[in-house]
Amino acid sequence: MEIKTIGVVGAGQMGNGIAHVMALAGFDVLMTDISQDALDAAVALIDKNLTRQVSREKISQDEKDAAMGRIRTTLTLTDLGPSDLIIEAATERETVKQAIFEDLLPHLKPHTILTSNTSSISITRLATRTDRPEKFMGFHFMNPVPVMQLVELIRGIATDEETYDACLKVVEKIGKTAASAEDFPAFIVNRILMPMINEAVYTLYEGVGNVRSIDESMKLGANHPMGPLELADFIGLDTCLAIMNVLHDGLADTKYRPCPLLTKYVEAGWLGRKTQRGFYDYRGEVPVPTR
Ligand SMILES: CC(=O)CC(=O)SCCNC(=O)CCNC(=O)[C@H](O)C(C)(C)COP(=O)(O)OP(=O)(O)OC[C@H]1O[C@@H](n2cnc3c(N)ncnc32)[C@H](O)[C@@H]1OP(=O)(O)O
Ligand SMILES: NC(=O)C1=CN([C@@H]2O[C@H](COP(=O)(O)OP(=O)(O)OC[C@H]3O[C@@H](n4cnc5c(N)ncnc54)[C@H](OP(=O)(O)O)[C@@H]3O)[C@@H](O)[C@H]2O)C=CC1
Repeated sequence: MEIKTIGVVGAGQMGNGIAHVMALAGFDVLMTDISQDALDAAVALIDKNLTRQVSREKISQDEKDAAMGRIRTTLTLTDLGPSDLIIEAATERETVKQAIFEDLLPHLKPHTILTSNTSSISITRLATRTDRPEKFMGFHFMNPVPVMQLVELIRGIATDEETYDACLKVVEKIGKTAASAEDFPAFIVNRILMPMINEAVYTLYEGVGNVRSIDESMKLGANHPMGPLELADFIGLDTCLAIMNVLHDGLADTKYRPCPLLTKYVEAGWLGRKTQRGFYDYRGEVPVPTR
């Protein structure tokens, strides 16, 4: 079956990026969120990012206009029911994702493939809340979506080959590279990346370095494009903490315990760039370390 229409649930930083790359590749996209402000902000950001691609001559003005014309939004989740493929990219909380899939179920077409952009949560467990575990899988983009080349494709225990192949074709059509990962907590990228970020927060917590010295060390000493604390702010500290909790609970190993300082920042509502404050304060002209 050829996928033509894509539903995107959640218009946050991942949802807008997913809608952007899908529309640019020729898919019709319907994006939903619980907030009209989030939908409006997402469409404005997609417009801005596509305009930047036009100005850098990566795409033409016609391609931009066509992509914008293929994106529609709705506040009604169930409008996404008839889509060929649904990519859920709402907040990294299992109860939120379960409720979304349960609400969608009565409105789906028999052929609709359901996927989650979850960073860490069990695909097999999410699939059991649906009527189609064989048509359910993980479709995990990296942030920022328009720039990062990788998509992790994660099969749940029941995912069938037809579903995997259909998703692989979508990844190829958007010009990205798929990596197949087994369904264990946080899959491949975050199994490796998030403990490093958590260790950077411990390094800060224990006073081994400050925000600036830790980030500079990893940028200049290990050639990372962003320091680990800057990257944590970019991902969202709530998402980082949620992933560490999934690793800790799912693998039952104390080496994955989230740093108490990470918990404290999240409890303060200092979630990184999206709330203007995290390991850096973004409210001024340049980011200022908060420690
Ligand atoms: C948590 C999870 O589940 C999984 C994850 O996603 S883990 C996070 C994975 N992501 C990373 O590790 C990102 C690490 N950082 C980087 O690679 C780089 O800092 C970066 C690509 C984000 C920015 O690169 P940079 O060289 O500092 O900035 P800049 O030159 O301004 O941008 C490079 C390109 O990216 C684009 N870009 C940057 N940020 C962007 C954004 N948020 N959205 C869209 N495009 C963006 C720019 O327009 C530019 O495009 P062109 O090459 O077409 O001109
Ligand atoms: N941040 C990252 O670097 C990456 C994140 N991911 C994953 O992508 C998903 C989204 O993350 P991200 O975009 O960063 O998060 P954001 O917080 O930026 O966006 C999540 C969006 O989902 C909305 N939302 C919450 N509940 C619902 C619902 N029931 N129905 C529809 N929309 C809802 C939120 O609305 P509101 O704000 O009003 O609550 C918000 O607009 C998570 O699963 C995350 O783990 C995957 C790869 C990278």
